[in-house]
Formats: sequence, structure tokens, C-alpha cells
Amino acid sequence: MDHFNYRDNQLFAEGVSVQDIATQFGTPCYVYSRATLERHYHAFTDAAAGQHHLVCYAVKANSNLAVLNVLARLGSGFDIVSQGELARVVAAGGDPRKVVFSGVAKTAHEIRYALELGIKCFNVESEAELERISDVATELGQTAPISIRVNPDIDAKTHPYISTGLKENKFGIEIHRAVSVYQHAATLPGISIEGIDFHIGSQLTEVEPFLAALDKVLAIIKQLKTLNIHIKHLDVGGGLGVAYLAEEPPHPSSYVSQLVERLSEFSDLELVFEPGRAIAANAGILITQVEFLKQNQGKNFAIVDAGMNDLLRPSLYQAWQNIIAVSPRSGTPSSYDIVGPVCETGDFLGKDRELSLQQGDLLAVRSAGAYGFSMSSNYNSRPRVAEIMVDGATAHEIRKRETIADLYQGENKLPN
Ligand SMILES: Cc1ncc(COP(=O)(O)O)c(C=O)c1O
Ligand SMILES: N[C@@H](CCCC[NH3+])C(=O)O
Repeated sequence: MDHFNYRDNQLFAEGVSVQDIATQFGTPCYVYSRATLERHYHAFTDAAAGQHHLVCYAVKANSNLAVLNVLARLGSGFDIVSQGELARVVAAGGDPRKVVFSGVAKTAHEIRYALELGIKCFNVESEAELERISDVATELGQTAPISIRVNPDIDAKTHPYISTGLKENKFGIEIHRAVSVYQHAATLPGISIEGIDFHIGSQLTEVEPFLAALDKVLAIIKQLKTLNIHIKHLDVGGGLGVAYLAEEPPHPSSYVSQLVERLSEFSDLELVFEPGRAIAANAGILITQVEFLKQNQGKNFAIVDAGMNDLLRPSLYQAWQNIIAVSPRSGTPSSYDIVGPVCETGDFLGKDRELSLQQGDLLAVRSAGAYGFSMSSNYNSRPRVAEIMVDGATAHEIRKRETIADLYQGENKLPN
């Protein structure tokens, strides 16, 4: 469910007409709903209420400062993968003590920055990284809180590019070596063992792979206890999917409850979640305008003003996202490929979409709040689009559209 609905044949974002947003701020632009973000966050926290828990929203899904700020105000923690994301969290008013730091290649500089801010935990992805974290912490006279990311070798049954928990993926430490890595970690001077984590992939539509990974990791927690290594938190990563087309992912509350049920023997364990998509995807749309309608060899194209540089998912993963008219027409629909202005054959937002269209019409690409703007680029020297957040009856410009000058500021010609 979200807050983008039709009223009198006009698409609304909460209390504001999408047509009005386009008129005021221009197209293309991303539009987010504060109420949807808040509702999705609460779906996790309400369902986890019986267990000590922390939701660490995955910043990579949508790192706009206003989005982070809305979540920070609710008490959310954050899952980050770079110094840049951590700086954003701080700038948005997030609490560094609720930050977990994931990613396979943390630099010494990034580790130092995170230690100085006092983050909750480093999710460690390799032995070499463990050594580096210990060294940097020792230099600073600190001990770094860590969790080992175990790779449970579970097939998450998702797109191969976004599966992360198989042994052939680059992520985490093989599960059969986890215990020995913890034993080694316990000997390092700059390390304080706090947790254990996994993340098996993104856009998962079933709970079973999560439960299978959870069971494997709970067995390790028990084994570590016998070795006098006490795990305080279990981070189950993110990855819960959303319905883009006909998928039927479990509701966050059902997913959370099923995980919590497995923890009856582990009442002291803090459960950490890192959802990105489940919170942000359906809290956003991308509005785009039809520039031209065109026919080639009997095929209909609607050429729109947003392209793969604005929303990469369809091109990169052949992802399907719903495309709807902002003011639907009553005429007989035709089948259109919705394509962008970028000079790539793979530049499309959707194929074979049944729509009744005229030049100048506005379209909304749904479920675009996650991995939309955050994966956008300046390819073809196209300025990045504006981002708008609707809060009740008001639309706020939370990021201005880039100007043409923004595209080359900071670059220098060679001296004569
Ligand atoms: C370590 C980690 N945590 C959390 C996430 C967020 O994933 P999602 O947006 O699928 O919830 C990702 C991305 O897949 C990730 O790699
Ligand atoms: N960018 C991906 C998700 C990647 C998750 C990051 N590990 C998507 O749009 O579906």
C-alpha cells in the first residue's frame, strides 16, 4: 500500500496532485511520500516490538537527506557502505551510534572516520579487513565493535546481480570458517566482538531463504557461546522484496514475526534489520513527460524525458516497474515501448505497455523510491533530476534539479 492514488481521474501523492507537482517543479522528477516511508518503517518496528531490535535503514536505497531525516526522527538506525553515506546520515541528523557499516572494501580512512564518530558496528567481510580494522582502532587507542558477515550459501532465488548469499558471490566469510574467524578476532587487540550478520540478496519474495540462513547462523551463535564468545546482536540484513508486478512478498510484519518466532531461545539477542527497498520503493514515483510518439515498423514508441541515467533498474536488471498515466485518457490503449532520450538501445523504462497516450502526457513510474535516484548518473551529460517530498498537503523540493553548469563544475582544462 502507498499514498499514490487516483482521485477524480487524477493521480495524487498524499494530498497533492501530481500534475501540480510537475507544473511547479518540472519533469522528470522523483516524488516521495513521507507518510508511506513512515508507515513502512513502523511495519518493521511494530512487528518486532516483542524483541530487542533496531531497524537500520539501508541508505543505498535512497540517500536523500530529507528521506534520512524522516527516518532519523522516528529513531531509525542506518546501514551504510561508504564514508559518503555515513556523512549523509550525520548531516541528516542520524545517530552514528545506530549505524552499521557494511561493504567489502572499507578503506583505512573510512574506518578511522567511522571510529571517530562512534558507530555501532563494522560488518566485517574478510579476514584482511578484520586486521585492518584492528590496526586502525589500535592506532586510535580504541576497540572497534565488529560483527562477522557470514555467507550462508543460501539461494535467495532472486536476480543473479542482486543475490549476495551464495558461495560464488564476493560477500561475507564462508560459513564453515566463521567460528575460526571469530576465535581469531577474539585475539586481536583492536576488536570487540558484538554481533553476527548475513545478507543473502535483494528483492526476496519468500521468507524461507531468510529462515534457512537464520537457522544456520543461530547454530553458530550457540557454538560460539560454548567457546565463551558471546554474540549480542544478530543482523539479518535487508532484502525483503516488494510487489512490482505479480510478486507476492510477505508483508514486513509477517516476515519480521516469522524471524522473531525463531528466537525464543535467544531472548537477549538484539535483532537488527537492514531494509532498504521494503521501506523506500513504494514510497516513490518518477514523473516523466511524453516528448514524442513515434512508430517504427509498426512498433509504437513513447519517447519520454526520463532515461536510463535517471532510472537504471529496467536497463540493468530488465526490472519491470509499473508505468501509469497521471491523468488517464479514455481512448483505446495501444502497446508502447516507453523509451528515454539516452543514446543506448537499452534505454527504456518499460516495454509493451498498454496505454492511451498523446504527446505532452505525464506518466508516473511506480515503485521508484528505492534504487531510483540513488543509482542515477549524468550519462549523456544529463543533469540529475529534482526530488520532491510530499508531506500531507505540501510538496517540498528536497533536492533541486542540477543545472547544466553543475555538470562541468570542478573540471579543469589543461594549462596552456
Ligand atoms: C548488506 C546489505 N544490507 C542491506 C541491503 C538492502 O537491501 P534491500 O534494499 O533489498 O532491503 C543491501 C542491498 O542488497 C545490502 O547489501
Ligand atoms: N540496486 C538493486 C538492489 C541492489 C541491492 C544492493 N546490494 C536494485 O535496484 O534492485
